[in-house]
Amino acid sequence: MRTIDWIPADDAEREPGRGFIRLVDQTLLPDSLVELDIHDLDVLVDAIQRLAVRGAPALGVAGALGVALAAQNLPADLARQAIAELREARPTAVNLAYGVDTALAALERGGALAALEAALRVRDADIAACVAMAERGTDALTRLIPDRAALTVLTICNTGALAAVEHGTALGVVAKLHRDGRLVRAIACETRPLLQGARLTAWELGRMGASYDVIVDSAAAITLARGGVDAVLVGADRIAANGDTANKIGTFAVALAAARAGVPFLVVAPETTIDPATPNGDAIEIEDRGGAEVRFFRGVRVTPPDATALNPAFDVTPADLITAIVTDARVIDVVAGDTPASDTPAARPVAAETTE
Ligand SMILES: CSC[C@@H](O)[C@@H](O)C(=O)COP(=O)(O)O
Repeated sequence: MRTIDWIPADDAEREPGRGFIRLVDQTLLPDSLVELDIHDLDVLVDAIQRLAVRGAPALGVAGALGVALAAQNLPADLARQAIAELREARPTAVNLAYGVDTALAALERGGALAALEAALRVRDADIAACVAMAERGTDALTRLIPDRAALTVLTICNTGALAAVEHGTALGVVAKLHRDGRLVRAIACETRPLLQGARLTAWELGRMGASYDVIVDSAAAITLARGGVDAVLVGADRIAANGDTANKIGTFAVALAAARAGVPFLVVAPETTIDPATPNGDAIEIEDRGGAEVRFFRGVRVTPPDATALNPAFDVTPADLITAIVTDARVIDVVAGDTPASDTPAARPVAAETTE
């Protein structure tokens, strides 16, 4: 099963390119595994904003497939407006804009079918990128921690198959460690307020048969300080040219604790998450999701009725707290002074190429 995919319509042979988006509704996990069929762009935008589909790579694919959907269903002027709204549906993960821009460029060059072909290349490139990151990530861990045959790793949010099309980024590395018999235990931060760690990462770790514990986010520091963790593996929503990395709120605190404990801190993300146009973390827009997600827990108010709350959905980990950034194309040794911009330029992803 893929987290998000394009399903050709029954009459696609008569009308090539017709179809719809199918995605797992992540708001219902871990209790129910339900797929949504999406035929309208406004339904897709709503799914993105309520985190039915989430995680930077999956958002990139959603953006690209959304352009294909708009191109087949809407007249050109309405499609343009709907695509602009799709691009802005969530601001922090650069992958959403990348996916939209890639399919939109193809649409403008070659029409609706070209947009769909480009979107499917974004999807396929994401799957291939996750496989490559799992290889590079496990190799990097072997290099960084040569004296440990098997590892206990700590992670935050959900960076597994649910955050991509298949496999995942940081959790894809954890899955490969597990397959290779090199995972002692995974420790998943619960990830307040929407519990991507407790709900989604724990669900994925359980399905793969890995040993794991969920901890409250504020237990990460003592867990690292006590010496029970060999490495921290996290994903990214946007990596600036200097290596500063935006990821789920709480990541910065984990990085500080990892640095204090001398534990390697690895960011695992596809090249498409690197934004060369963003010079540093100060230039990254942080999504503000409003106070209700903090004041209420699954519909139950947990604060005084008149309490106000702050709810930044992401934070920025400065590059100096990052040991390495593992992408599908390279390992950037940030601790040695390399940055995404200064390191050997990687080939841009296959999906950006045209078929023309
Ligand atoms: C491989 S997913 C990388 C990031 O997108 C992930 O760590 C994250 O922060 C997701 O946030 P979310 O708000 O659930 O979309």
